[in-house]
Amino acid sequence: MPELVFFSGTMDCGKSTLALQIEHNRSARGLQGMIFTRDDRAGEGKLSSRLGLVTDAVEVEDDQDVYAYVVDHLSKGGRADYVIADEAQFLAPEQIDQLARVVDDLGIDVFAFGITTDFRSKLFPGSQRLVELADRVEVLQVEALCWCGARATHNARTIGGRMVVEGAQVVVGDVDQSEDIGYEVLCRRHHSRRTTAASARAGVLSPDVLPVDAVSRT
Ligand SMILES: Nc1ncnc2c1ncn2[C@@H]1O[C@H](COP(=O)(O)OP(=O)(O)O)[C@@H](O)[C@H]1O
Ligand SMILES: Cc1cn([C@H]2C[C@H](O)[C@@H](COP(=O)(O)O)O2)c(=O)[nH]c1=O
Repeated sequence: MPELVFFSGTMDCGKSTLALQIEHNRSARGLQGMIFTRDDRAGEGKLSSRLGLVTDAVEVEDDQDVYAYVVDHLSKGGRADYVIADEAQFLAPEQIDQLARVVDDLGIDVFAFGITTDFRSKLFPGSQRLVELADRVEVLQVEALCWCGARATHNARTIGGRMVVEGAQVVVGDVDQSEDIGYEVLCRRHHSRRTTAASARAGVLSPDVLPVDAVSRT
């Protein structure tokens, strides 16, 4: 049975790498995929991984009907044995419904990749719709880690290394503290305490950054 699968995780946990591996393994066996993306850091019409691999992709525009795009491609004699949609958190809920239609009406597997929550730990609308519709939600196996060593489950937006909680939901960027606006993956405790690696280093006297057993002794 064809499926809509949502591969989800924090930033920097290997989603795009897995998307490229799925593409590689299928195309190596003669299958032809259709790859969608939106606002990849590498630029328009690109699907890129931090491991250095990149491939061309169809850049999804506002209000674009991705179901109609696939049907149009097929009706012109093109092939689409599977569909990959990276940065799926940036797609509109209607576009996720259209991807589900690709599975149900065209019988094509759709593999969607994206972060579930934004820097405020609120669901992206596209990710919410994927959680609602996907046949399976797969959490990536490679754990991104918080600075404290715990599994990172949340995405923080940083300015100069400090976590911020105000701003637009969508700001394309990287987990790179050399940028003015950047991102950092954190465990829930440090996300809720707004303790990034930089603020932990700067605030050694803050109770927020003491180890749990030290806190319990105070
Ligand atoms: N220099 C490196 N050596 C080995 N692995 C790396 C290196 N740089 C990045 N990675 C791996 O790539 C992952 C990020 O992959 P990517 O597909 O770009 O993530 P995502 O799409 O989830 O943001 C990191 O979690 C790490 O496992
Ligand atoms: C948390 C968060 C992230 N973004 C942006 C930043 C990146 O451009 C992408 C995530 O890409 P990745 O391949 O998963 O690293 O999303 C955003 O716009 N808003 C946010 O709150």
